[in-house]
Amino acid sequence: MPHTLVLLRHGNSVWNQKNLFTGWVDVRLSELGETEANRAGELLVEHGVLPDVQHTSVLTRAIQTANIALDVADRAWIDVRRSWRLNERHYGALQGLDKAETLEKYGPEQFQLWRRSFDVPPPELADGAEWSQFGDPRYADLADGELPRTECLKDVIARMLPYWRSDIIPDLEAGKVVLVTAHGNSLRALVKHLDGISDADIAELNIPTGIPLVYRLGDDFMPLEPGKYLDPEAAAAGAAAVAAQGRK
Ligand SMILES: O=C(O)[C@@H](CO)OP(=O)(O)O
Repeated sequence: MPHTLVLLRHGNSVWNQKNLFTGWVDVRLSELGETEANRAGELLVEHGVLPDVQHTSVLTRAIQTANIALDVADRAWIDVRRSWRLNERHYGALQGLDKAETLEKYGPEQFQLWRRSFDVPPPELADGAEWSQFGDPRYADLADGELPRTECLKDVIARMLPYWRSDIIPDLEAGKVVLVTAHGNSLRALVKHLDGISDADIAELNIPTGIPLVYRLGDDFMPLEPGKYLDPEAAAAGAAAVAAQGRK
């Protein structure tokens, strides 16, 4: 029996709308994001993909998205587990900066390196800085050295994959339909693993907000076929819009 995994990037947030680098800053969904989350729930119902268990990051925009979508799908009652390991990539000193201004200031090459390269992190964010997560109670249990001050995609893979193995795979193994509600870059990390995308090619992958991406996985928990967005046209348009961010 194939295993069913549903990946969902949170809906548009108020900082997506303002075109600001967000990372670990805990912003909420915009009105558009709430509408997208509703639509995600409708798509799950239309396609008969009904999650039995959900995993989310500890960021409010992902939690809100999952709550709305699951409520629409009449699945608000399923078990939930949350982990910082599913959080968005920590964007370092770029958190809170305007993407268009950053592009203008540093040029397209540096901008793309920071946004999409595999292993070049932005400069670190100082612990006392306005958009730092240092001292945030939700990270109190992290071991010394685990709280990032910046991350590249490689770092995200290194902290996300242990959770995939220790917490998500066992739910799939138990025959559950698993919903993972997370973020543009933490989901890029998971898709890179599942689809075996190279370090170079992953730069071209963008995940749209609010559209469920469904994988059928084999007994090795790798895809039997390519993942399918439940609304492929909207997904293509959404991914193109993400790629174009920064350009006003
Ligand atoms: O700002 C961010 O945290 C992410 C996702 O919104 O942006 P980007 O797509 O530029 O990596």
